[in-house]
Amino acid sequence: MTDLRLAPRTGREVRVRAPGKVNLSLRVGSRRPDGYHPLATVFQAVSLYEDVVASASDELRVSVSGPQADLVPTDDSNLALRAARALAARTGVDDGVHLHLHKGVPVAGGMAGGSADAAAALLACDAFWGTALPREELHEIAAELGSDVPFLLMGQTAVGSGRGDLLTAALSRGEYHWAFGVRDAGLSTARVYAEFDDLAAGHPEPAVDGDVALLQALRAGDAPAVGALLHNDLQDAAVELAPGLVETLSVAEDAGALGVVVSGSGPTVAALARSRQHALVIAAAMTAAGVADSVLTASGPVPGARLVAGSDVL
Ligand SMILES: C[C@](O)(CO)[C@H](O)COP(=O)(O)OP(=O)(O)OC[C@H]1O[C@@H](n2ccc(N)nc2=O)[C@H](O)[C@@H]1O
Ligand SMILES: Nc1ncnc2c1ncn2[C@@H]1O[C@H](COP(=O)(O)OP(=O)(O)OP(=O)(O)O)[C@@H](O)[C@H]1O
Repeated sequence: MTDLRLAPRTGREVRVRAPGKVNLSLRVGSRRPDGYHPLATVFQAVSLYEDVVASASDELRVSVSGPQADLVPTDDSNLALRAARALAARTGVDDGVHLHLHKGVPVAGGMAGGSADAAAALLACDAFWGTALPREELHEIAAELGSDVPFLLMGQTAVGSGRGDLLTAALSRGEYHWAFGVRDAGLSTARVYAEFDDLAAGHPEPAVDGDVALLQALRAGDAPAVGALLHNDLQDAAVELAPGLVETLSVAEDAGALGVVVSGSGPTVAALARSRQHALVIAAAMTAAGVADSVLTASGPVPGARLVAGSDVL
């Protein structure tokens, strides 16, 4: 499919770029009556991007490009379309829009690519339709669309609580370099949380101050300390569902990673490197050992969903 980022423009367009994320720490309490789990998490936005282009259409429709485009639904379940509908319902807009998604974040990989599309679509439609909602209202709609969506609007580094949607910005110094081991067969987030419930009943509520040391390390720009403090309560559940992850984690560790962790609900493995060059070395080690279907490198933290220069904003 054509990459619309490179295609000549034919009419008014709004372009938005939104990042993926890694949970540097993810602590999960026991399931609440509403079906969600209480979280204490530290998010970092990373430089793998979803690019969303909004252009004129009589209806609401979506198209997708990128290496895993065929895994993404283009019906009403698409998170970008759901975001457009939610914004239209809130503001009373009944115009159409065509949203083209170019996906750079692994699909169903635990890096919140769909959530990034939703965050980007909210900003893109808000600019395209000229609804100019205040940031807090966009955040409210984002939280209704999914627990991770508010963070992809915000970006950088943040502490998440509630079901992951209540955010406080965190200070972070320096640049963190990552290698990611990606698998073609994704994991369903709901399935991983269900496996988490099965593995250990009766978890204590996550301690809100559980990540004091990690937050200190981030403030100090101490990458080795951050690496040592990477943590994911969903990791055992993801490994149970995708046992090959054990090998991916150990190959990345043997390549000298400062820390390795399954990203969010998995199955992407995130390895923190000493430098950009070292991230390439870890990625090459994962490829050579055949423990990932593909590899990516990126750095963080980076901003949340942003309009790209040159957009035709109303
Ligand atoms: C694993 C993480 O990526 C970590 O940031 C998120 O917790 C997942 O966030 P998300 O993909 O936006 O998830 P949602 O779309 O809100 O929920 C999908 C499903 O995941 C489970 N879910 C999600 C968030 C949460 N705090 N507890 C849950 O149990 C629920 O079964 C829910 O039905
Ligand atoms: N715009 C979208 N992009 C990707 N997947 C989408 C989208 N809309 C709906 N989906 C569906 O959602 C599923 C999860 O996609 P996504 O890539 O967001 O997973 P994820 O990164 O594991 O999510 P998270 O980290 O937030 O738990 C996909 O398998 C797909 O069926």
